[in-house]
Amino acid sequence: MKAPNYIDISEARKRHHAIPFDTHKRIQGHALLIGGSYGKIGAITLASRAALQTGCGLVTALVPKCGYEILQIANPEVMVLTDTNEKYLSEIAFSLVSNAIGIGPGLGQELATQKAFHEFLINTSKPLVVDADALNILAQNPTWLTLLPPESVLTPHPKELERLIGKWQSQEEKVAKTIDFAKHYQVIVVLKGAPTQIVFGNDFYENTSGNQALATAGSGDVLTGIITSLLAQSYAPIDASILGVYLHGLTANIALPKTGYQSFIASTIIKYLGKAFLALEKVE
Ligand SMILES: NC(=O)C1=CN([C@@H]2O[C@H](COP(=O)(O)OP(=O)(O)OC[C@H]3O[C@@H](n4cnc5c(N)ncnc54)[C@H](OP(=O)(O)O)[C@@H]3O)[C@@H](O)[C@H]2O)[C@@H](O)CC1
Ligand SMILES: Nc1ncnc2c1ncn2[C@@H]1O[C@H](COP(=O)(O)OP(=O)(O)O)[C@@H](O)[C@H]1O
Ligand SMILES: [Mg+2]
Repeated sequence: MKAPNYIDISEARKRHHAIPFDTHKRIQGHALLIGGSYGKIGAITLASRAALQTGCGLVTALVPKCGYEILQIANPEVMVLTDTNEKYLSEIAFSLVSNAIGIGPGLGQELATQKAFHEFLINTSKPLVVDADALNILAQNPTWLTLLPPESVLTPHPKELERLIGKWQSQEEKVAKTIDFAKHYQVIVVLKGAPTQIVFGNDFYENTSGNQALATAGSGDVLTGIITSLLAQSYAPIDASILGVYLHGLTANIALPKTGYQSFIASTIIKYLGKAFLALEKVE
């Protein structure tokens, strides 16, 4: 297996853009997060809050009806669009024009949601961030993978990856199969884990930030929000993936002396994003 390109602070800095003093919220980009279902509105709440705190100017969440009050109360800065269905999304259609879309956290896999996702893919041309149940729906309907816009970012954990590419016998085989998959569908695959690896074309990266504090519910949902926010801020999809994964891990490195492994939760990632950006921007 060829050696990975390690993602460290200098690689992250190369990709990071400063925010111009005369920007405004519309220039900062509008991220749309789609997902949530009854009992899993938390996933999309975390993703949308993470998107805001990663610097995009506007964030909208599209959720089933049961998510409306939860989101408006939990995240007053986030705008909310709702489906007609109470418990899960049955239609993924909207007139809103956003700069980037992340889909999947807490989405569920109801048949109506699957059909809505299919329709949405047919009508979408900009790169997406695809996570969680959106990946599981693709694994159940592999012919839909060809509908993914080129350079979409897929963020599977190991089981979600297995559902997409099948089992592997070794780490080498996992990476080789993922490279074939990513090339075939012209997508970026963020293989979440310890460590997280990123595959794009023949390029293979490995993250160096983060620790086991991240092994907590919702930490992947937060990553979806971070990468979607960076895409909305006009980062190229591969740069959004590399920078997003590095910042996400860095929050755990910075927080650890204060939180320990145990009390670090997904909201802590969001809380420490500011410190992670400051560490990146620090002149040494
Ligand atoms: N607060 C909320 O609203 C939250 C909502 N969430 C939402 O829930 C939905 C389901 O997502 P999910 O990831 O929990 O379930 P699923 O896709 O079935 O995967 C679990 C299977 O994978 C396996 N597995 C192997 N390796 C693994 C690894 N490294 N990391 C994780 N799993 C690993 C594992 O095997 P095990 O080792 O447990 O035997 C098990 O068999 C999704 O929409 C998500 O967004 C969550 O984000 C939580 C917070
Ligand atoms: N032991 C660990 N060390 C470093 N990062 C980890 C560890 N465990 C989990 N993570 C990170 O936490 C995130 C978990 O994502 P995911 O499994 O999708 O969680 P969820 O679906 O609950 O949001 C990934 O970014 C993964 O790399
Ligand atoms: Mg997940």
